[in-house]
Amino acid sequence: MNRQFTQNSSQPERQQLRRELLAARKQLSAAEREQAAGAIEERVLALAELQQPCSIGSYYSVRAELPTHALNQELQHHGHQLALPVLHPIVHHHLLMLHIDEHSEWRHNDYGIPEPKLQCQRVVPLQQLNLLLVPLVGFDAQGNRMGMGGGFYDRTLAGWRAGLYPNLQPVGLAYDCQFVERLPSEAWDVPLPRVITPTKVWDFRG
Ligand SMILES: Nc1nc2c(c(=O)[nH]1)N(C=O)[C@@H](CNc1ccc(C(=O)N[C@@H](CCC(=O)O)C(=O)O)cc1)CN2
Ligand SMILES: Nc1ncnc2c1ncn2[C@@H]1O[C@H](COP(=O)(O)OP(=O)(O)OP(=O)(O)O)[C@@H](O)[C@H]1O
Repeated sequence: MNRQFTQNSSQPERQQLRRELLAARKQLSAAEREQAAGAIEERVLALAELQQPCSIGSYYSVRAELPTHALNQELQHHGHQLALPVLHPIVHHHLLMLHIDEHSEWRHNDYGIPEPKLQCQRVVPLQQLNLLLVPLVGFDAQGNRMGMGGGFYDRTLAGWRAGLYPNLQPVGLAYDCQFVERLPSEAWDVPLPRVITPTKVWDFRG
């Protein structure tokens, strides 16, 4: 896919592009997904930041998303602390990151995504995370990202852009088919500094 979009495009146009990108992702076979997940796992584990024990925010992949289950397990086996997103019960459209381990209890959130049950002592402040693996629906040649449309990661990344989490490195994970030359960009969109696909580590930091 190689299309040009104007800045501040309309919401219907954004929605249409989101649908197209979701459809492209859905067409991948089980074997292609597995292969992509394996290639990405290797690239993530090779990141310079992960050569010492880290605190990592990941996500629990669902449906046609880039699978993260094996990667999440591998990260734990390598001695990293793992946290997963929980929808904030009070502050609408915000995320909390919760430390998970073999004692974690699980529930399904409003989107049908498994998340650890909220226990305040397990909340990992974003200031304490070193790496945040970010799910996405599409990304472009500038690192702009499009997600599921809830603005959850936009809000999380807004704090990062403002310098609130100096030790945090966001990294998007994506299939190659999620790349578009240019995404419509909105004021609240925070470009990702890096995106990892099965074939490439995109580094937008200049
Ligand atoms: N695995 C995973 N966990 C995640 C996210 C994600 O993208 N992936 N999120 C990232 O923000 C947050 C949850 N945000 C979400 C926002 C919307 C929908 C969703 O399914 N919305 C529509 C369908 C959209 C469509 O098909 O066009 C729905 O409710 O049916 C899912 C998750 C936190 N956890
Ligand atoms: N930092 C922010 N503060 C307030 N509202 C925001 C912020 N970021 C995004 N939003 C709101 O969230 C809504 C969803 O934004 P958008 O469609 O870009 O989500 P997305 O990036 O696809 O989703 P997600 O970040 O959950 O993956 C927008 O209507 C926008 O107004």
